[in-house]
Formats: sequence, structure tokens, C-alpha cells
Amino acid sequence: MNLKSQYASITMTQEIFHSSSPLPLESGEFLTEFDLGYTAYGQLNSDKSNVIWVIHALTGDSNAQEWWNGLIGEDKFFDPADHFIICANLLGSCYGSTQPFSDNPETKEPYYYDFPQMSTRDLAQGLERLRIHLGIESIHTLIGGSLGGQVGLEWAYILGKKLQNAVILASTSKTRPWVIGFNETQRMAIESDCTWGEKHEQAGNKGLETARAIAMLTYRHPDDLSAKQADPDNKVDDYRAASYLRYQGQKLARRFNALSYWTLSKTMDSHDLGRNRGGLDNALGEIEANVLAIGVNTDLLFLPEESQFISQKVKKGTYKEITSTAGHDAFLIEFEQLSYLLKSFYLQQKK
Ligand SMILES: CC(=O)SCCNC(=O)CCNC(=O)[C@H](O)C(C)(C)COP(=O)(O)OP(=O)(O)OC[C@H]1O[C@@H](n2cnc3c(N)ncnc32)[C@H](O)[C@@H]1OP(=O)(O)O
Ligand SMILES: N[C@@H](CCO)C(=O)O
Repeated sequence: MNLKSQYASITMTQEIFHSSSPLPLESGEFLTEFDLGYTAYGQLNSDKSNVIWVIHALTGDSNAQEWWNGLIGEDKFFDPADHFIICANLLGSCYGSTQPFSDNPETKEPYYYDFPQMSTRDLAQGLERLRIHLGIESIHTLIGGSLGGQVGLEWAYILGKKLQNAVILASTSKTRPWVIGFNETQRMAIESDCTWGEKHEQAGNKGLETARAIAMLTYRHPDDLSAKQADPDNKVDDYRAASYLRYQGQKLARRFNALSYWTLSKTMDSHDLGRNRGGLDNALGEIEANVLAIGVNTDLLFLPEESQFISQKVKKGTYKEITSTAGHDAFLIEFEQLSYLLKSFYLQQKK
């Protein structure tokens, strides 16, 4: 399907790729067949050397130009006039790809709670299938933040020399117990919703609101809330921070579902680039691409040290840092710094 983007001159395509061959999963299970919804902007050049592959974070979708509008678009750092920019909705997510409400080909009923558990490696294998289907032999740059960075690292490992540059933002090579703990509290919130277990898309919705509110505290820095959600001194109730978190919970529950959230949070927990590869040092050391690992100085979820570690262990690594009061989500917000860091990274490659 060809669509007009908000920039009349940009070609934007939205398609669904269907894979009819089974995808083996790390758990030992299979996805018998699967769909990946994807969005592409711009055109492949004649030698197919202008591919920028974006991987979204936990609740993102494939329309990267919309949620990364400060980085992708006309006259932005990644301009579809020059690049073929593609982003696929990750497996398990509810924006066009196979997810818990998709039909299980074996039962002809939605998977619901029987949706198989997938690791970041499995999600990367799904993207690899799409790359092969599109006939893309090499990727100029893979870029993703948070969960998108985790999947990006896994894919960078798989791609080997087919990938030139990987930009991994606010992410990690192995999920820390602290993060798994936060994800578990969010799943506990979902489980405590009395509709969890029912077979419809609203199941667990109130629990999802709470889960998002908990998650927001890991995406923001305490100082950010102090600055933006401060109350007058005479207050004894109805604090701004409280209504902010409630609002954020409701906002997500309107556009996402608890089953996809559950699945993807488990996927985040599973992330360990070094599993069955002789550990992290070995696995990172086998990545062939130039890697730019970007940390955020106020990130409490994926610490800047985790990005530094990635840059130190890969063959060709660079570390840069975003300075922001925003916390973890700065990678979705601080476009000016991001554009500057990307520019200096590419200039460094030319030297
Ligand atoms: C179909 C789709 O939308 S999917 C793709 C979009 N999403 C993604 O890709 C996921 C990644 N994006 C994100 O996580 C977020 O959009 C971010 C991090 C980029 C920005 O987060 P935001 O929620 O926009 O910013 P912020 O934390 O400042 O909150 C602002 C919102 O809180 C509201 N708010 C602020 N303070 C309060 C308060 N005290 N009480 C109630 N509401 C409040 C604001 O009015 C604003 O509401 P709005 O979103 O309806 O305009
Ligand atoms: N704010 C991000 C998650 C943190 O990376 C999202 O909602 O996708």
C-alpha cells in the first residue's frame, strides 16, 4: 500500500510481510507462521546501500517517522530523500505483527494466553526473515533504543558483515535483575486485574494502567518529576505526580493491550547477548559492525555504564552520552543531541 506521508514528497509504504515457514524459538517452541507489519520511507538506491533500519522500543510501532519525527523526515538527520528507512513492528506487539490476539494456525483461534514466549534473539530472527524477503543484502545502519537496542544488538550479531553500523541507544547487552524486578512488578499489577485471564482485548486493561505508571517511574528521572510535577507548598492531596502517572497509564491502555505488554516485558527480561555464545565478552567481540552505544546520563533503567560496556567490548565501538533531565526516555526526546552525536559518529567512520 502506498501512502502519502505528511511530507508530500516522501514515499511511505505500509505492508505486511507473511512468513509461511516456521520460526524456531529459543524456548524450543515454534511460531508456525507469522506476520510482520512494516513501514518504509524513501527509495532503495541502485546498489541498495542506503538502508537505515529502525527498531522501536517497548510500546512503539512501525511508523518511526511519527514517533522519531525529530530524527526522521524531510531535512532531518535521516531524510527519506537520501535513505530507505524501514521499521517493522516487533513480534508480540499489537501494531500489525503476530501477537497474542492473532489466530494460532493450529487451533484457528487466537493464541491469547498460549502465545509462545519469545526472546530478543527470536525477534531479531523475525526481522532477519523480512530482510531476506526484501532482498536487502546489506544494512547501512541499524538503530534502536531500549528494547529496540536489545533486539538491534542481537540482530547485529546475526548480521555479521552485512551490517555496517549499529546505533544502540539507552540499552544493554544483558538485562539486569533490577530491570527484571521492575518488569515483574508490572506483570503482577496486570495479574491483579480481575479481568486478566479473560479472552478479549480489554482483559487486564486496568492492570496495564498500573503497569505503565510503574514503568514511567523508570523512564523518567526523579529530578524531572520534581521540575515538571511540583505542587504548591500548601497541598495535602491531589498531587500532580499522581495525576501524571494515572494519566500516563490511561493513555497507554487506550492504545495497547495487556497481553502484548506482558509478552514484550518477558522478551525484555530474556535478553542476554552472551547466552550460549560463551558469554557477553565473546558475543560482543564477534559483532562486525561499527557500534555507537549512546547512554543517557540520567537513565535509571539501562545505566550509562551498560552502554559504555557495549562500546568497550565490541571490535569497533564508540560511546557517547546524551545529557538530559528526562531520564531513560531521553532517546525519544533529545533530537538535537542525537543528530549531533550521529553526525560525529559518521564523520569518525570517514576518517
Ligand atoms: C499508535 C502510537 O501512538 S504508537 C507510537 C508512539 N509511542 C511510541 O513510540 C513509544 C515511545 N514514545 C513515548 O514513550 C512517549 O511518547 C515519549 C517518551 C516520547 C513522550 O512522552 P509524553 O507522554 O508525550 O511526555 P510527558 O511525559 O512529558 O507527558 C506529557 C503528557 O502528560 C500530560 N500531563 C503532564 N502532567 C500531567 C499531570 N500532572 N496530570 C495529568 N496529565 C499530565 C500532558 O498533558 C501530556 O499529555 P498528552 O500526551 O495527552 O499531550
Ligand atoms: N517509552 C518507551 C519505553 C522505554 O523505552 C515506550 O513506551 O516504548
